[in-house]
Amino acid sequence: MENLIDNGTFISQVERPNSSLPTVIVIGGGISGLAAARRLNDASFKVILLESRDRLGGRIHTDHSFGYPVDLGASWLHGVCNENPLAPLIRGLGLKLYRTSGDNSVLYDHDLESYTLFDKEGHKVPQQMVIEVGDAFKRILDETEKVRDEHTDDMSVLQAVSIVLDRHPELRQEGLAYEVLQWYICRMEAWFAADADMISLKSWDQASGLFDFLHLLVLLDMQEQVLSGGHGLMVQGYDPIIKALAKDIDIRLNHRVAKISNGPNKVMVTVEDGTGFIADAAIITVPLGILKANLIQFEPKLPQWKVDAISDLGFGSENKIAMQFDKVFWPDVEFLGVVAPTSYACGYFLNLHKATGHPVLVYMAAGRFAHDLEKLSDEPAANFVMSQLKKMFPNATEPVQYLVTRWGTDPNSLGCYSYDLVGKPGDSYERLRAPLGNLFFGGEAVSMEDHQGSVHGAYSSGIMAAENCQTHILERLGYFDKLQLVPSRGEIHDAAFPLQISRM
Ligand SMILES: Cc1cc2nc3c(=O)[nH]c(=O)nc-3n(C[C@H](O)[C@H](O)[C@H](O)COP(=O)(O)OP(=O)(O)OC[C@H]3O[C@@H](n4cnc5c(N)ncnc54)[C@H](O)[C@@H]3O)c2cc1C
Repeated sequence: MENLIDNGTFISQVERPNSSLPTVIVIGGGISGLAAARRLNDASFKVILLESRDRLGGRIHTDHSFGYPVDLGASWLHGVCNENPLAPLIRGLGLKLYRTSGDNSVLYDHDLESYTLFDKEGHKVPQQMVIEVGDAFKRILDETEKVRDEHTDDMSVLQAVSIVLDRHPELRQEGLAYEVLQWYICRMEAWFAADADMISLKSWDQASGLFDFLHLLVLLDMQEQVLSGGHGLMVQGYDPIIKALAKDIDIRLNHRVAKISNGPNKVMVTVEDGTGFIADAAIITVPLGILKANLIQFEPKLPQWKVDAISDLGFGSENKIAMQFDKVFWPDVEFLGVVAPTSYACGYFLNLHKATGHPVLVYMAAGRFAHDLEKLSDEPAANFVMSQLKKMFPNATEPVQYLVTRWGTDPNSLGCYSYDLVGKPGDSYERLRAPLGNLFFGGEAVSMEDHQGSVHGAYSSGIMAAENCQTHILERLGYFDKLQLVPSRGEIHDAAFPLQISRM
């Protein structure tokens, strides 16, 4: 440790890893940062991971206060197949998945027969209507593709839907069926964590769109581009993966990064209390919300193209209210939904009892509604959810305990996941992902083409950033002449891993 003056700012202490090995600072202890740190650590780099919270996992947060695991952030694995980059880890740890749907489309991440919809008066919506409106919704989305082809200017998905309904009055729904259509739109909005009037028609199903809702839904014949295997809930929560990745990494919790100075040969990262860390390179995996809010100062300033990339993407909100009851009073289905005249007013509950055997319902809200829900304190939020539940089940008992998330205002996330804003260039993710000197960018918002917004996408982006960083450092420091490299592709538990980098 030493003291120094950095550009006029007093840095209280500087930690310079005492290492002859290449050194990397990873910023953010979510799945992306942990994947990057793990990869570099296993490749014999000296790694320090700085995390602002007092826990690891970021938007993966498995809570145990009910006495068993409940995921308050991510809970599904999308793409239950061997090609999923998380598959080796899940298999290696022996984690159980409860498959909610074998369908690869996002709309049907739960099989239709596994959920039950109610109207606001608590009457069950006939299942036949749910299926018919679902089919109509698919056709509407198909038709929006034609609208896009006809227009050079971008528009919102909602505008495109309204054009389609003008052209095809037979797809319009009336009365209760209209409310079911709104429910489908509500479910779709959850995938972008944003309302349909905010989502770009141009980009939403393009290669750089968030988890490719329409790739999955409409372009089902192009399934080779997306992971197959449907969707599964992580029965023990995502937490064991976080713990496994974090093993033996030098992790500093409660270290909120305030400044990153990118020098020609070194990077200096300064945390809130003034402590500085110096390394050969840094990998930044903080959520897009943090970058958007300029909570980290960059020295030199980020170039305009990077600033534009950050502002060209939206960062939406989704919140969960998990409720533990003393006994189950709801039907044995996976999903319980309330339909309404607007998607804003629709709602749904995940029945965790089905997957885990525990009497827990998780209410989920996305987009503007999620923002509005965050304005309520815990008790009114829980009361609101209970009022929804009581519409369906007038005899619902009060919860024993509940947990309320506020991902949108949490200073460590400031949102949930990213989406393409209307009218912005479609290459925002690529620009966001591009390295800057000794800085590398991972994280959910800069993940591989078709996996934004997912845990496995964030994991892949961390691995990618680590690989790019590794190559950069080794080339810059001339280590390629001195080191024997084993090819770096491969999963953590594959035979090819860990990388063997040995000095000659
Ligand atoms: C409610 C919700 C439900 C979701 N559901 C699913 C799902 O079912 N399936 C799925 O695949 N995906 C889901 N996701 C998305 C998934 O959780 C994310 O894509 C993924 O976890 C992001 O990982 P990450 O490492 O990129 O970011 P994060 O997990 O956000 O990690 C970034 C880390 O950076 C830290 N940090 C922030 N600022 C600083 C700073 N200044 N200094 C140091 N550290 C800092 C944060 O505390 C955080 O730990 C969901 C997300 C949410 C919020």
